[in-house]
Amino acid sequence: MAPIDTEALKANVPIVISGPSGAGKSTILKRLFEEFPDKFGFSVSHTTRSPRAGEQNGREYNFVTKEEFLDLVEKKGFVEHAQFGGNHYGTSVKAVENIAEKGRMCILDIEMEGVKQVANHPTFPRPRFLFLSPPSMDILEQRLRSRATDKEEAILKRLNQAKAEMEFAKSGEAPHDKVVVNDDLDKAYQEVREFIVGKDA
Ligand SMILES: Nc1ncnc2c1ncn2[C@@H]1O[C@H](COP(=O)(O)OP(=O)(O)OP(=O)(O)O)[C@@H](O)[C@H]1O
Repeated sequence: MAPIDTEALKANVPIVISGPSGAGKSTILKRLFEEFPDKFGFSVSHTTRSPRAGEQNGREYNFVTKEEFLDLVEKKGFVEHAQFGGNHYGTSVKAVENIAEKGRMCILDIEMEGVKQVANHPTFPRPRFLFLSPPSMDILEQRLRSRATDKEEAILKRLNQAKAEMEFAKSGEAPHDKVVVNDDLDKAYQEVREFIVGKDA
């Protein structure tokens, strides 16, 4: 592994945003990117799945073989990685560095297991952690249902996972620097904005 470019990462500290599915992460991030079109960057992930029609290596994903992927895991080359549906996915140290080296702030939208991995990485400099919470589990369920993007089974799965995310966020183990409750969207947006680009950021 090449040494980590800590200078670039210190100048542009990445933000890890997490929270249950349906908490409003995409809604709030979309608004932030619209307000600050040149400030942020999304890292390109690695995957072992095959490219779909129209997907380009290095653009949607870095497409790699399982051997290449596991080799990079071994070398601690991922800030976080996971397996879904038989394929491996991960965010490489290099991909996050690339954003910081362009003078942009990298936003990592990841789930609980990934958050733990980033926080426990042996050499990657600590990013800033933001947790977006729904006002309650009932409201989360309502929002997931009214989003109407999922079948019943997927909604129940998301709700189960949400419970685990919420418990983790409340546990002393969680690395979050800030918790924002997304009750009123405008208010939650202002709090997130302040944490990410505000004067104390
Ligand atoms: N403060 C709010 N009040 C009411 N509805 C909201 C609020 N914030 C978000 N929503 C709605 O809740 C739904 C879930 O929001 P969104 O898709 O942004 O969640 P997410 O955290 O990005 O979920 P995922 O992780 O599944 O992508 C959307 O339909 C969105 O319009």
